[in-house]
Amino acid sequence: MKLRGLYAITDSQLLAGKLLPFVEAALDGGLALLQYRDKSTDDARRLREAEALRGLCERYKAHLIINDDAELAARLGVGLHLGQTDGPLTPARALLGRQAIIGSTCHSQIELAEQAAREGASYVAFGRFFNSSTKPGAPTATLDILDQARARLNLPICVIGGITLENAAPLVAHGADLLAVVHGLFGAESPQEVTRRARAFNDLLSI
Ligand SMILES: Cc1ncc(COP(=O)(O)OP(=O)(O)O)c(N)n1
Ligand SMILES: Cc1ncsc1CCOP(=O)(O)O
Ligand SMILES: [Mg+2]
Repeated sequence: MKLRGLYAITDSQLLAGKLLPFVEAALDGGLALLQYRDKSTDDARRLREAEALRGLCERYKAHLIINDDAELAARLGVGLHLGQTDGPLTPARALLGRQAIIGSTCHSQIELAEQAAREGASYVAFGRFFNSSTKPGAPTATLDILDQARARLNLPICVIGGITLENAAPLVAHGADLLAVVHGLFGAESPQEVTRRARAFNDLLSI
């Protein structure tokens, strides 16, 4: 499976009261991956929302990824994204199976990416590249990590952190396959604008 395209990530505050219409608008514009990212402990709501998102993703032939929570990903039979403090990759791979998409946060460290590759990651994620209102304290990354990753790894490269239509082109030029975006996509005023932005992100990737 070739992982390349727009990778939309949900945010519970930004999408409060409009999660499904805004996600559907993004899917309409074209998503490779959708990540359900909800840092709350409301397990019942998380299950309900993730199930609804799985249904939408099936309709639009996109892959759903659950942030942080391997058990929820296993329960739904979908993918998983793990950060460096979210538990080890090897048991998650054993739990979810060989076909599951599992991503790993590697900040700006090629050693973390090489370890993730050895442990069976499906993609490696670097960032943040720009100021992010969603996660302002995330460690920073610069374009040279993408050059290193291209030279040393044979895995899809995901970039994240403050990405917008205005600043994404250099990331693509340096080898990014997946543009992971929260605010630059879902910060739009209307579902129509979300769809327009999603299409424009995909245009950037199809050069
Ligand atoms: C695609 C993608 N890349 C990086 C992250 C960040 O993961 P993590 O460092 O575990 O931080 P949280 O998102 O859990 O706050 C991500 N979620 N997705
Ligand atoms: C989860 C995460 N990890 C690093 S930056 C970030 C937030 C991405 O959101 P935005 O696209 O709004 O900066
Ligand atoms: Mg995490």
